[in-house]
Amino acid sequence: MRSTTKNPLLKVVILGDGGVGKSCLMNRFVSNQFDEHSFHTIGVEFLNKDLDIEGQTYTLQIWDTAGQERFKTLRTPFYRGSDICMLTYAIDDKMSFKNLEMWRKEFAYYADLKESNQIPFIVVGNKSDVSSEAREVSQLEMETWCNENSITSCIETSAKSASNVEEAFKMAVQHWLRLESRADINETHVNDTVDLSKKIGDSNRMSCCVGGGAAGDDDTNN
Ligand SMILES: Nc1nc2c(ncn2[C@@H]2O[C@H](COP(=O)(O)OP(=O)(O)OP(=O)(O)O)[C@@H](O)[C@H]2O)c(=O)[nH]1
Repeated sequence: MRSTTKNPLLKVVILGDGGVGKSCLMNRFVSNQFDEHSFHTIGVEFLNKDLDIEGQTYTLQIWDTAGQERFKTLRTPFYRGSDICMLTYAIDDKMSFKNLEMWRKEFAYYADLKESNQIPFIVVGNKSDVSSEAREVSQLEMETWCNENSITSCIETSAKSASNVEEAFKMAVQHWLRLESRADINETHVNDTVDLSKKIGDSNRMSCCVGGGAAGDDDTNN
């Protein structure tokens, strides 16, 4: 995290296969617009957006990356220094869901993560507006994969209908805050030898949200 003159600045990277809707998610969140004919991203693009959480304003610097394999060398240099990673798939594209593992590994390698839980990973299943016939990944599959991979935040969104998009970014920042507070407590433990072996807060709780409901704020979707 860096600090602008006013607000804490968080670098958020959106990853996932080409065509899952990364650019549309960013544009929906930042400008509340949706482009039915969005072009493939080449390399990376970023936009800033302020987000208020519990009385504090955070400036999110959102990096939209190119999902196509041929742009790998253009996107990977931008992973370092990230505070949050959003792993995105489209619920009507099974292969994009299967590729989440590849995306996580690519990010961890190029961001040079020392531990897998060093920063929050958020799983985002986009295009939740598609018909049930078109759906190829169930909510249960998403939650199961997250459980198996120790990812505690997942959400289904639609950039098209604006469902859960702001909630996804809120969920990401809330997850980041939980990790930060845990890091602070651990630091206290190291410095002051305070016994904090008891369970800390809810940092390991699953926080999932699907469909059109609100997410994250009250953790009622666990
Ligand atoms: N139905 C539906 N279509 C969407 C949604 N989000 C994006 N799309 C469509 O999916 C296509 C790809 O969207 P993009 O945002 O360009 O996808 P991307 O992941 O950024 O793709 P790359 O730049 O190639 O990595 C476009 O035709 C969008 O209109 C959504 O929530 N629902």
